[in-house]
Amino acid sequence: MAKHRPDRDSWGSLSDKNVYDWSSEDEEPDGRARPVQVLLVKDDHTFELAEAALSRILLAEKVRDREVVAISVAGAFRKGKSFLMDFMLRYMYNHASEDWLGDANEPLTGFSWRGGSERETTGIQIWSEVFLVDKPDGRKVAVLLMDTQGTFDSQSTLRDSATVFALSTMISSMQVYNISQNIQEDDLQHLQLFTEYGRLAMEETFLKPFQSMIFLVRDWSFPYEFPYGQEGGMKFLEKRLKISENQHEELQNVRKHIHSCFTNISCFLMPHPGLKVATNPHFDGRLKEIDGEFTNNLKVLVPWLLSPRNIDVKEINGSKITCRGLVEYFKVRSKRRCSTLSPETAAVRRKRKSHSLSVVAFCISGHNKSVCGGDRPFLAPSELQARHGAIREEALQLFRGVKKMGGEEFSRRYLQQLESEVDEVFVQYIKHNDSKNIFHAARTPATLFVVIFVMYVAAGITGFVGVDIIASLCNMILGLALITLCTWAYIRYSGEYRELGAVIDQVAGALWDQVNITAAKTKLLRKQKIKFISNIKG
Ligand SMILES: Nc1nc2c(ncn2[C@@H]2O[C@H](COP(=O)(O)OP(=O)(O)OP(=O)(O)O)[C@@H](O)[C@H]2O)c(=O)[nH]1
Ligand SMILES: [Mg+2]
Repeated sequence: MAKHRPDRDSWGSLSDKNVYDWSSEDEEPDGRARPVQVLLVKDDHTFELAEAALSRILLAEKVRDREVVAISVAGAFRKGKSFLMDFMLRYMYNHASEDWLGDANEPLTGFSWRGGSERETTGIQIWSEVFLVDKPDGRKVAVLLMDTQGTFDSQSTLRDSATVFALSTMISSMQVYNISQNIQEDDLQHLQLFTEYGRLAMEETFLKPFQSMIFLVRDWSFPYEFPYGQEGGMKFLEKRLKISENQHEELQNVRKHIHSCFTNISCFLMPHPGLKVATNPHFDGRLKEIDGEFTNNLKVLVPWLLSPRNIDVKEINGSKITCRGLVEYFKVRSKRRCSTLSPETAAVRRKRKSHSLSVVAFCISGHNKSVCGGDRPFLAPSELQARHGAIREEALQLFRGVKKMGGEEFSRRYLQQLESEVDEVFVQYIKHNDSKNIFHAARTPATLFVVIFVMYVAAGITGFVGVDIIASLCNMILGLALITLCTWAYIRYSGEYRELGAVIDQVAGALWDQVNITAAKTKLLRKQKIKFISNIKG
């Protein structure tokens, strides 16, 4: 058992409470290893990184230039995370011996754990002693153990939970996701949400953003379906994370997301530790009170996680990092996390909206600068179409290049929405471009003049041949067209009654188009007629 660790009281927590509050500013009271709070969650739900404490542990001379393995346990509160961590500590201290679990009467000490319904661990704590381990290839690596605040306790907001989970996932090279009894869909959804926030805060990389994710199912009660341990766990996990065609899209997305986030995903099924562990308020962690089945599996689980050949060195963008690197990384991550993390849907929506606006804005500025926006002269419609195509592609490329929220499926839908927004911009620019066409601008008065002229001639001819009714009708239309023309001219001059002006433009435009279509049809018919006659002749 650890030589330097303090004794526990009957609850199994550290008997010296000052130890728990130890921070960098205080001198380490007695040189004994202990949990150190490195991320504090304050009463106003803000976070603070205890930089000095972190530096003191990770920049100690014997470890600072060693590659680091960071192992963290995260998951819902009151599910035995710290309890498990303390067995990991035991293994690290006693791993040389076969019987690392130690004496059956020895209380469990280390990270603070206890029974009861209220949360115990807050923020992120690390063990003050960093262990040096020889990997099978001869490298000596530093192993850091991290305990985290449980998610969804009654005093934390969703943001608090997401911050701690996301941060511990980013910092660690091996994240143990501690789950009770079964892997439920909400466990997967929470993992998706938290890792999504972690992923968004990270630099763009082609590699998967996180390393190892170990689903640890506690109190597994169906060993007859999937046996305890890693093999049963892997089969069970495979079943839970399977993606199939007939699955609902939402279920598929969660699974795809999880697969896309972690380099290694594994699972271990742990039996229930027995009623004394779960319900006896005086239980202090001694092995003799824990069910044999649990300790047997513990003997498999902990070496499986921590044996020198199984531990993964922390990598950032594919490069292994040292304790020194991890301190810097922790600082950067926690600053970003603490200031920007906010899993509320409204914030996500705001982010999407602003992103969408920036893509549309890019499109608009592209048009203004080089196509037909602002004072730029009229552009041939075919040329406008081609230039818009290029700008559209560039703008959408901008979207594709930026990290998106909600996974692939969501991004695809969002892209479609964005495409239609960009196309709307195009329609506006077609109108804007058309308005610069002098002939287009003169379309309404030209149409009205033609109507007036035609009616004048028709009225003259019909009056001359004596069809007075038709002549009067033509005169009436002529008068109406004249009034419309004057009204239109007034509206254009004064800028008043613009709605009426738009109606006049619309009617004149429809008439113009009708005449054009009729003319085009007539032309086509004539062409077909000529072709037909030449075919007959031929
Ligand atoms: N049912 C059950 N109880 C366990 C197990 N392991 C530990 N416990 C008990 O769960 C209680 C809480 O243990 P902790 O280790 O403090 O739990 P935690 O998840 O760290 O809790 P927070 O720090 O509040 O998030 C203690 O009474 C333990 O005895 C387990 O595998 N199953
Ligand atoms: Mg705890």
